[in-house]
Amino acid sequence: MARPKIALIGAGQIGGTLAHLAAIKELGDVVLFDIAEGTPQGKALDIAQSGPVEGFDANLKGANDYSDIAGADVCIVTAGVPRKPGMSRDDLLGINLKVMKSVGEGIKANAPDAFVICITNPLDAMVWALQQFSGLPANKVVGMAGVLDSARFRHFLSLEFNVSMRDVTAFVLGGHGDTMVPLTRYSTVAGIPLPDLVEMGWTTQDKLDAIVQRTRDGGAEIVGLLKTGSAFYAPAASAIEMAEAYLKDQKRLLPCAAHVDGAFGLNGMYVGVPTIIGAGGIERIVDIKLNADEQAMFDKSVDAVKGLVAACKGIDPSLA
Ligand SMILES: NC(=O)C1=CN([C@@H]2O[C@H](COP(=O)(O)OP(=O)(O)OC[C@H]3O[C@@H](n4cnc5c(N)ncnc54)[C@H](O)[C@@H]3O)[C@@H](O)[C@H]2O)C=CC1
Ligand SMILES: O=C([O-])CC(=O)C(=O)O
Repeated sequence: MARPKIALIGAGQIGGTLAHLAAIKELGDVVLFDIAEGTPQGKALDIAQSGPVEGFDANLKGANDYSDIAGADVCIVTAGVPRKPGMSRDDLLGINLKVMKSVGEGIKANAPDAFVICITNPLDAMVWALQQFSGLPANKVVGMAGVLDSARFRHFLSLEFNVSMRDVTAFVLGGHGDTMVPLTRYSTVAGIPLPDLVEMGWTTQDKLDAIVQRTRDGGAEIVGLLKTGSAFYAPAASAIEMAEAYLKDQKRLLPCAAHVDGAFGLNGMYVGVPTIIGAGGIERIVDIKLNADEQAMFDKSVDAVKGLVAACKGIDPSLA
């Protein structure tokens, strides 16, 4: 059986890391696409030359023409611009919306059957626009954010409790911005919910609140340290987890920016919710019960995403 084809649209920091991970995990053959000439070709060649050392079987190709992504099984989109210190993700909306238009048209013409994972920021609005521009079914177009935000939450919690990250589960829902919703009640250490751990005296509510805030600020913390761009290792690992769930029909339950129509009382919009990813793409949205506080935070985040979508429609009338 032929190997799956993975097209990476954008061969920058995340794109290159995605290519490396996809090859090492032998998820398939990789095409790195970018408008910058030489960058995707150089990264593809460099990673291919690590193959004999790593011992993986995967072909890697760099491309500047969309015809090279033809028939891709998975497209992961990082094309666009990252933020710099002092900027919010939302400041990228105008410039990255134009990029989503050309990427959406390229995917529509060349890889209409692909499972598409958008990473470009501001995430929830960009994945919505990408679905509109590409015209692909909504269950096949999804945004990566919740896996990353939950991984950050898990990392900070493992430091606080001094336990393995493997024993920490976490759920961060809502939009991928300052209003994201880390759900402490649905986050656990070895199955024990965080509020119970506070009651048990293993941590304090103040410390937990600080970890929640650090999670919300997780992207900005790294932007502040790197100064020239944003996080790329953990974002790439997170998107690879989603791609693998699709390619191997794993039925993983992962928080993703999915098209929600009915669940959570929402009426056809993209936002971070728990999903099941398998061979059918987004196979299910898991409509968990939120308490009044959680619902209020979720509603605020939904409103923020709606504002960004309205701004997209204002910029590009074809979206209205
Ligand atoms: N959803 C999430 O959780 C995260 C999202 N991001 C976002 O991901 C995006 C990419 O980040 P990086 O890889 O660090 O940026 P980067 O600047 O290293 O790479 C972006 C690449 O896109 C290319 N590009 C620009 N316009 C293009 C077009 N029209 N077609 C094809 N390629 C094009 C550029 O040449 C560049 O190589 C940014 O918008 C960033 O904010 C970053 C981290 C996490
Ligand atoms: O913070 C940024 O600009 C990049 C991003 O979305 C993240 O790392 O969560």
